[in-house]
Amino acid sequence: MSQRLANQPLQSAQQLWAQLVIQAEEPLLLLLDYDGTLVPIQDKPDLARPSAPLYESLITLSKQQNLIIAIVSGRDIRELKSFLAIEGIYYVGGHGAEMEDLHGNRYNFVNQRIEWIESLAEIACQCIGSHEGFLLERKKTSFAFHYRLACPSIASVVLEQYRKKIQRILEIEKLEMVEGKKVIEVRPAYINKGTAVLQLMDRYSQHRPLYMGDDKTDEDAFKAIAGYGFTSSTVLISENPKPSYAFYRMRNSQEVVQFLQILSMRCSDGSIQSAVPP
Ligand SMILES: O=P(O)(O)OC[C@H]1O[C@H](O[C@H]2O[C@H](CO)[C@@H](O)[C@H](O)[C@H]2O)[C@H](O)[C@@H](O)[C@@H]1O
Repeated sequence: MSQRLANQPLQSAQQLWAQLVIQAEEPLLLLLDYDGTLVPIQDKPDLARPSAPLYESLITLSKQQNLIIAIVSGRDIRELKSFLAIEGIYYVGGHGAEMEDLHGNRYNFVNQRIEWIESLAEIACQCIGSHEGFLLERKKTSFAFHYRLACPSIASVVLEQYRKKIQRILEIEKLEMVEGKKVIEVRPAYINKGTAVLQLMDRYSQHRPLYMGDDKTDEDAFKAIAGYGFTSSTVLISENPKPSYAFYRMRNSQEVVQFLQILSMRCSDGSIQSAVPP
């Protein structure tokens, strides 16, 4: 399976809804990435807070019987829930390293020692020196080196050094480096969003998945879902077409929230029942 310059553009959230209604014969497993999908990208990770319409529509949707929601993020669940705490939905954190189910039970899929996070942080600090605009994020089982606010020419030199210096640790500790939106993330190589969504698809095998995501780490999920046979169940969030395993494309998180609002309105007026029967 290969990536394609893709993504059938959807003209609007209405259009995705229309596609769903036409295709839907099963209940829905709605898999949603957080940063860049549910909320727009911000200068700093702390600033990416959910909007009121997003919160309201997710709360409505979380109460629907024929709909399972999972937020699938590179952030830790604890942090994600400090932004967006909703009962009755799944949380997948750390790019798939941890999961919280509908009843609040937590599962961890990384049992190895993670001293390497501190080693990577030390190397990052050495490379940064006195330069400004860099930000280190130590998570439970992954490490993010952010450079969104750094001067681009300085960032390219600093990051080049960092990539070289961490190679040995990546090999010894069996880690994977993923280049995301103005961030270099490192996580255990066997953990990714694809493995997490496969678990959920197995658990909800009667449900049709719909995954929305905007970044490199979401490609693992797009690929896993397509490999499972749901070739048109994926939406890339991107202003412009780009190589992706996703089938559809929406432009931004505003359109995603509009789609969720439409879905929650249909749930409230009962029409979701005919679109997505039990
Ligand atoms: O899987 P996601 O939910 O999309 O999380 C991916 C990473 O998102 C965050 O970083 C990104 O968003 C920040 C806030 O908009 C932005 O400042 C940064 O440049 C982006 O890379 C988060 O900080 C990471 O931990 C997540 O892994």
